[in-house]
Amino acid sequence: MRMGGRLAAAMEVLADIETRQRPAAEALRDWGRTHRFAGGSDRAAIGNIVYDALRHKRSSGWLFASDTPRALAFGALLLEWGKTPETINALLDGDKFAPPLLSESELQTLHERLAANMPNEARANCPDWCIPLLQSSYGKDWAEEGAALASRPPLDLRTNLLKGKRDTLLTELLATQAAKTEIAPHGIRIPPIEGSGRHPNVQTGKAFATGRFEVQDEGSQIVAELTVVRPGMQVLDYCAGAGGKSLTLSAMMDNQGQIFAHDALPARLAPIAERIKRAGSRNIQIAAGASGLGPLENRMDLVLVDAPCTGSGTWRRRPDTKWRLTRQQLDARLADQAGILDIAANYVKSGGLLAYVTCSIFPDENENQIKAFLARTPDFHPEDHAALWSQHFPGHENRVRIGTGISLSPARSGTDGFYFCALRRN
Ligand SMILES: C[S@@+](CC[C@H](N)C(=O)[O-])C[C@H]1O[C@@H](n2cnc3c(N)ncnc32)[C@H](O)[C@@H]1O
Repeated sequence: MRMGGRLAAAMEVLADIETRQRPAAEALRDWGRTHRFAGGSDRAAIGNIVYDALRHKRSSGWLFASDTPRALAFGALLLEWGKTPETINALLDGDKFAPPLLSESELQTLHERLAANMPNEARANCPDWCIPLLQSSYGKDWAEEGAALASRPPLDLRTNLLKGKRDTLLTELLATQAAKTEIAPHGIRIPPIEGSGRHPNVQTGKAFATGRFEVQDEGSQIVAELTVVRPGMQVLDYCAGAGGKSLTLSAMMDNQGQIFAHDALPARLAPIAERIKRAGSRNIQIAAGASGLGPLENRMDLVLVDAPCTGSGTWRRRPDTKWRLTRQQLDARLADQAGILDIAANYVKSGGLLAYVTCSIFPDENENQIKAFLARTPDFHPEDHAALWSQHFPGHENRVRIGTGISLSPARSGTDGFYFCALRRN
């Protein structure tokens, strides 16, 4: 397929996402099923246009004074693919599968707007109702932070220290432009893709099959490091999901001590068994149901609450979710988080740590949630997060925001948006 056909396909997929309010990955998969002639590189290019269009939805809407699938797909090429209106028309000219070229009136609007300053609301690329939330998180930097959340993400890996060293892995990944992560001590970063490119499929190689790394955003690695877990500790991973954090903690503990992996939804834990085996982790056990947790009350050195949240910190990777997110969903997550904190706190021993993590950038899910918890649970107090950060990541003081907890963001730390707060039990 040439660019014209790919662009037309992306418009079709964007229309499907919009009209049926469905996830981008599902719409792309269905398009692939009904268009078998499209090869792997066509699908990758169409996917890139669709994801870029969703990332830059409001910027494109402003540039075209329209938010049709056509405007969004063309906008992706202008905003992420380094094209100009003229190079786009030249590229599509004579391609019988291409959508109609940019018209005179579209060109006029584009030229006026490309020469003007884009309003912050368009630059930040998020729904109107989220703007006050970004403003309260980031103050004057809110639009810049929103824009960074609309950029293409890198592919981050975490070296599994139970199986080998980062330097060895790096030499094997040389062809992928992999480099050490700037902050996380065991991370490897493969830069964001360009144009119609694809990230290497690292999970098909021997290094992955033998458990020498996991795919994990650098931010997720950093928050795990901040728990300061040590070999021999007793740990409850209360919202373990597929086990990403459990595996990280297991390597930090050098397989010594015990991690109890729990989740309210047993199905979410299902992938963990295979991941544990691959990683060579020997100190993780599943703690299913309330009865499995009973004996752990007041006994844990560390309880990690990697809480269910809106995922607003991961908008670079899942830009479709930001347009589907509603205030009601946020409120439901807030209630979940408060309930989970109250229950999980019971498993922390006196002098132990309750570590609260979200991949959200909204203050209500982060600092405000913690302040409310502390107000109703006086036997916990927050650690000194400035000291915690500078002890662990000296030289990176400006890469995070520190208050009651530590906040990471694409613009500041170059990671997904994360929040971390460590609370010590008296
Ligand atoms: C952010 S995800 C966890 C990700 C995981 N820790 C990782 O690193 O891969 C949040 C998890 O919380 C679980 N969850 C939701 N409500 C819960 C509850 N009331 N108690 C325990 N887990 C809950 C969800 O099923 C989901 O797996």
